[in-house]
Amino acid sequence: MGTVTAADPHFLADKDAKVFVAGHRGLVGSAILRRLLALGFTSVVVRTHSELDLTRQADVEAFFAAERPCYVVLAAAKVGGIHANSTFPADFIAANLQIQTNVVDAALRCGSVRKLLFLGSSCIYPKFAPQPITEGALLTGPLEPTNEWYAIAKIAGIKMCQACRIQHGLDAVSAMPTNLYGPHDNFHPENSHVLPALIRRFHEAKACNAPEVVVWGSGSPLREFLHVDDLADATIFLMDQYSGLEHVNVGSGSEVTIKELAELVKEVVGFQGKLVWDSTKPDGTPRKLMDSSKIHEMGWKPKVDLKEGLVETYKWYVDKVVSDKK
Ligand SMILES: NC(=O)C1=CN([C@@H]2O[C@H](COP(=O)(O)OP(=O)(O)OC[C@H]3O[C@@H](n4cnc5c(N)ncnc54)[C@H](OP(=O)(O)O)[C@@H]3O)[C@@H](O)[C@H]2O)C=CC1
Ligand SMILES: C[C@H]1O[C@H](OP(=O)(O)OP(=O)(O)OC[C@H]2O[C@@H](n3cnc4c(=O)[nH]c(N)nc43)[C@H](O)[C@@H]2O)[C@@H](O)[C@@H](O)C1=O
Repeated sequence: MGTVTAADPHFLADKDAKVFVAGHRGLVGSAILRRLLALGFTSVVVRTHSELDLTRQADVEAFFAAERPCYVVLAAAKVGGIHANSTFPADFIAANLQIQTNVVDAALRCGSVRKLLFLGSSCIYPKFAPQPITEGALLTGPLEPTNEWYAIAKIAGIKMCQACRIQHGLDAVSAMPTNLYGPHDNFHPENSHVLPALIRRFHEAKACNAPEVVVWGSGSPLREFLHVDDLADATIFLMDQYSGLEHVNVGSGSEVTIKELAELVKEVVGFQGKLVWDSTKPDGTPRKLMDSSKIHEMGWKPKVDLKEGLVETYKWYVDKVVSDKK
């Protein structure tokens, strides 16, 4: 794949430049914002969803024309777990196509953007892609039905970045993270991803001495989890070091079954009862371990171990979510 070398200073040498982090209150955006501030970036621009609805093209164009950011990290999206994705397919495809098209297009037109990074997801790959999944597996087979609408939007986002690079020379890159977790995750009982859902369910069961906790599916699917602070590091690393056409996988390299994950969350939370499996709920993709050798060869490696990350995330949930509700 072709490479465009940015003529501008590298991102990390440009800490006074204006950086727009879209989605700064979410799991990913908040981790990226924390990291940028810790690194000494002095001009990070943010807007909440209610201040700037990124599905509204005219508002996005006006924002870019007024702010004229130099760098853009696109971490705003409509996101959810297997239940939300399969229940609200129209919302997932429409909102994500609108947000990413509006942001990339406005970044292109405003003329101030030196680099943009788009965040996709490992669900862009075919359901039965050979494992571990390389970047080259994109568009080689049918998608997983529970999240194909979201996946199609994310694939369009990658293609939009590539098209803007080819036609206009916009330095737009795409990162494809595996399943993420950490502080500021969504702990909704039905619409969240598995890890925050289980933290909440085990915590609530422990609090009321419930005899059992229900976990969805068969427990056999394998998932690769990455702590969001590692993803934030990888995102900043790619902003600084990567200017290629092809998207880049970002994973931890290790996977667990959902049964192993549930046992681990049970142990971390300290729940004493038993697990019951609800086989009426979908399993989704049987396995999606990404091959992250491309970013590893560039020099980035994950640091946070799953158990360590889970202990810290559970503490955050108790301190910030449970305590705030009291
Ligand atoms: N979580 C995961 O496991 C994974 C996530 N990703 C990708 O990472 C990115 C971020 O995901 P994550 O942080 O988990 O998601 P979250 O749901 O935690 O955060 C999404 C953010 O997007 C903002 N947002 C949503 N819709 C709009 C809108 N119409 N206008 C403006 N802002 C909006 C929200 O703003 P507000 O808070 O103000 O409502 C929120 O800050 C996504 O692209 C996702 O696909 C990829 C792989 C795995
Ligand atoms: C990151 C990725 O995340 C989504 O895909 P997913 O990996 O299938 O996401 P998930 O976290 O919701 O489920 C993982 C596994 O876990 C099982 N599972 C058990 N018990 C609960 C449970 O209580 N909640 C949830 N959500 N899942 C559960 C569940 O049945 C499944 O087998 C995409 O839609 C899309 O958003 C995307 O890109």
